[in-house]
Amino acid sequence: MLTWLSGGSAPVATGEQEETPVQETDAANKASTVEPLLTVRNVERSFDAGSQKIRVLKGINLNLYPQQLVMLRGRSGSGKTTLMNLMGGLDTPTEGEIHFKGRPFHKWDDDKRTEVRRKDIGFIFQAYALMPLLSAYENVELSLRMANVPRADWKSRVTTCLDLVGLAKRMHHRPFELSGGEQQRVAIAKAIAHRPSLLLADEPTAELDSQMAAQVMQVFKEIVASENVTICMTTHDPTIMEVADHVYEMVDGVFVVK
Ligand SMILES: Nc1ncnc2c1ncn2[C@@H]1O[C@H](COP(=O)(O)OP(=O)(O)OP(=O)(O)O)[C@@H](O)[C@H]1O
Repeated sequence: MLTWLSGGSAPVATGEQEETPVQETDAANKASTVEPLLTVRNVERSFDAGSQKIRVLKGINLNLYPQQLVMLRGRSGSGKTTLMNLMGGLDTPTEGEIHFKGRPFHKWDDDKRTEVRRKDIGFIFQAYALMPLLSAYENVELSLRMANVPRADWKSRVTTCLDLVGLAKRMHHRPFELSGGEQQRVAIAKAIAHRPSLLLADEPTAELDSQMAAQVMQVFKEIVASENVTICMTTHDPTIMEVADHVYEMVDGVFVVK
């Protein structure tokens, strides 16, 4: 077991309801002195399914602070991905407010949210998987193109990011020539290349064995420190949760304290 995995358990916290005191933790104490990067206030999300309305999120409150590693856990169907989509500006809530760096995502149209997303949010979602015909280098470079980063900066940034995830020597390999863990590390390099403040990762270790998952979590810990990024990820793996600054437990569209 790697040393970082043997640390104490991360606190499991409820959402920061206005009327409910936040569970005290070192991370929360530190965080209380700085502005949140993202706030979710009384958020609800319902979907129409024929004549029925499915209420998926039922009043979510959460703060993400700079340089935190935050995890969402919950059974399949509890609403984790729905919440991640809202936090990343891919969707808007039915009720409630979401502010990212003070910007009211809940009021903004898709074009405005897309602009922020391209520049300041990174995703490691299934839908944002690697391009199979492009090398690791080209995959990371693509994200800089998309974010309109000046071409002159591409080479050094791509190299830095692949180096950060330990794949500098494999940068010219295409995804099928890399292991699952290596592919996921390329996906991380791609997601952080444009220097986002927030990285959202939906089950980033689900397809990996425990050693590869540990490598990915090691990279996450390093980039939270060195890249000034906040990571919010979903996971079912209790071993991985031990390294979180904060764990939110979701049951049927609300946060609960375990
Ligand atoms: N666009 C949609 N239309 C209708 N129902 C939806 C839609 N998106 C999500 N849902 C429903 O919302 C519920 C929560 O889905 P969600 O994907 O957020 O769960 P999850 O906790 O991420 O699950 P998993 O761990 O399996 O990924 C599910 O019952 C799902 O069917």
